[in-house]
Order: sequence, then C-alpha cells, then structure tokens
Amino acid sequence: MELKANHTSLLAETATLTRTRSRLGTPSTLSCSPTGGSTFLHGPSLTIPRKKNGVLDDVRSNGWLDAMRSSSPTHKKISMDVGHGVASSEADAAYLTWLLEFPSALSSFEQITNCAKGKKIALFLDYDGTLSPIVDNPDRAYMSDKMRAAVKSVAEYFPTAIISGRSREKVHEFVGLTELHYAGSHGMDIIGPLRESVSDNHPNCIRSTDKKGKEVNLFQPAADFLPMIDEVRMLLVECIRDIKGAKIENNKFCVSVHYRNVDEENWDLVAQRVYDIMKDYPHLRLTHGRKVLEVRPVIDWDKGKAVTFLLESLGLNDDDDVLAIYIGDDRTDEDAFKVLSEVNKGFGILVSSAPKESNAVYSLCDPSEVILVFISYLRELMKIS
Ligand SMILES: O=P(O)(O)OC[C@H]1O[C@H](O[C@H]2O[C@H](CO)[C@@H](O)[C@H](O)[C@H]2O)[C@H](O)[C@@H](O)[C@@H]1O
Repeated sequence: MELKANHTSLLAETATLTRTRSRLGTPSTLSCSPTGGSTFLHGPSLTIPRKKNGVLDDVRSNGWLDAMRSSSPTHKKISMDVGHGVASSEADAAYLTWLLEFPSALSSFEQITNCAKGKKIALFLDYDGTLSPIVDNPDRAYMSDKMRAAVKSVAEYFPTAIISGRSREKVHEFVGLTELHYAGSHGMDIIGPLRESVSDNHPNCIRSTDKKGKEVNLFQPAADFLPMIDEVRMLLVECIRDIKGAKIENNKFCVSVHYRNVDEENWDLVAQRVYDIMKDYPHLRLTHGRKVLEVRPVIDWDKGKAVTFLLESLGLNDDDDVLAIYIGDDRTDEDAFKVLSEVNKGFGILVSSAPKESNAVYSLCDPSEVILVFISYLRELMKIS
C-alpha cells in the first residue's frame, strides 16, 4: 500500500534525530507493543507538555487559558520537499519524530496482525475526530458514507461499539448502524447486550428494550444527576447567550460548552462564566476536549470503565484470548487506552495530526486513515482471528 510505504520512508528519514522521553502512563505490557519500553522521544523541535498519568485535566487547575489554547492542536498532513524526501517544516519534523514513538497503525500491519492471531477481536470507536472530521458546527459533524460502509463491514465480523461524549441518541443517529453497541455521555449511558451477570455486578444496570424491541442491558450510572445537569445546562445557555460563537450542547449526562467559534480574546470570558456557575455545583466537574469544556458528574466512571463494562457485556472480559482495539482522538479516550494497556487486553490507536502525549500505542493522522485501516486490515483479521 502506498501510504504504508510512505510512512516507512518518512520514519527512516527521521531516524537520525536523537531524543529520549518517557511515555505517558504505564508502558504497554502487551507483547505486540511496538516500543515495549518506557522511553519517549524528546528533541530540539519536539517538546510536549507533561500531564499527570491518566488523570483528566481539570480546566481550572491547569490554567484556563493555557488549557483552552492547547486543546485541539492541528497540523496539516505532512508535506515533503519533493525530490528530497525530507520534512518541509519544523512541525513536520516534530510529527515525524513523534511517529517513532507512536507508529502509524497503517505501517504496523505485520505487528498488529501478528498480535491478533488466534484472538477474539473487539473494536471500540470514538466518534468526533475519529469517524467524522472535526468541523466548526457540532450539529453537522456527519460521517461519510464511505466511513459508514467501512464500519458496517468490520462490525459484521467483530463486536463493535461506539463510545462518545455525545448523547447516545445523537451519536446513534449520526452513525446510523443498528448492528453496533452504543455508549454516550462519555460512557455514562450504555446499551449493551443482555447478560445477567453484568446486571448482577452493576446495581444501576437494568433490563430494557432497544428501538427495535430487542432486550438489552441499559446502564446509566449517573442517572441521579440528571436534574442537576439539566439545571446547569439551562444556566449555561443563559450565561453564554451574549458571547458570539459560544454554544451549549446537551449530551444528556454531560453538557458541552463549545468555544471553537468564539474569538480567542473572549475565551477567558467563556471560562469565567462557566466557572462562576460550576463553583456552586461541587458534584459536577469540568473537563476539556477539543475546543470544548465538558461539564460532567463527579462519579468514578469514564470511557475506560465503559470499555471494561462492554467487554463484560460481550462475555469477553475473562478471556485471555481477546484483543480489544480502541481508536480515538481526544483526552477522554486516554482513559480507555490506559485501561487496555493496564489489563493487557489490547491497545489504543490515537488519531492525531499533531504530536501529543498519549497512552495509545499506535497512531493515525485523521479519519481518512481510520477508513484505510478498516479496509486494509479487515480481510487479514478475518482470516487469522
Ligand atoms: O467523545 P467524542 O465523540 O469525541 O465527543 C467529544 C466532543 O465531540 C464533539 O465536539 C468536537 O467535535 C465537533 C464537531 O467536529 C467540534 O465542533 C468541536 O469543537 C469538538 O470539540 C461534540 O460536539 C461534543 O459535545 C463532545 O463533547
């Protein structure tokens, strides 16, 4: 494949750059980890700010504006100096260096397929920035027909779940495939296959029916917070009404405060208004996504826990021969990457076109590469898993 060859040669180009740094979180103990160690690259042109391991950033403790500015960094696809095969900018060089630590899943075909041999594969997918490109209007973050067809194909062979920060209903509507499992509100609203042992283990898990009338397990660990979340959402709508470009999104058990379309000079105003409301709600906390502040209940639940819950629901949690692959682009996906490496049940693939610290093992540049992964791996994985 052209892309694969391209990545390999790009990596070779950067092999001369020498750096060392330690990987965020625990090093993967999975035998197919490409690095298998705890060194991380650090060079003259690449400095990545350190974060606490696996802890979601609290916007305020990190400095409001710094966190808001650094969220959602982007970098255009690598441009090469034609004929010389060298990176044409400092940003390109930094990205290529980063690829040494987080190799492209496209150029790691052999490693990944070796790792999958004889394993039951389960696939977990984030939505925004992973299946759909990041766009200015969150209501129009559609996924392409090509992506939908690719997801549909993989879901025919491997249990596949979407785990999104959006409300479950909304992300289901965007994806439009009934054969998948869906977890919305950062995993706080899950519909999974009916399994009694799961409802026995999780007191909030109840038997319900899905849109087609099929019996399912419904798990909403933050259900008690709903009135409070609704109240805060209405306050937030009011308080940002006069800030041009600011937008509130109802994600059922979470609320998103979007500032992507707000002039940068007003970002501190958005942050201040949100904080003024949040300070009266100690049972809610604020996390940070890509140009979005996310209000959510203070409960010990995240996308990592949602992955474990779904593996349990699929009857795959106690199996040693399971390979769970999670593809995501945002900070909340890090909890899932971390869980998989900790329990040695799989690995994360980070979708990012700019260097970032991560608990993932592999990377992809953008959703177009996610499609390529689905297409290029499917046939091989069907044969060997
Ligand atoms: O877990 P995810 O599915 O990735 O959800 C995280 C947030 O995604 C959406 O916002 C992001 O995508 C928008 C559309 O491309 C973009 O406009 C926004 O700036 C991004 O932050 C979603 O709208 C949020 O509610 C989710 O929290």
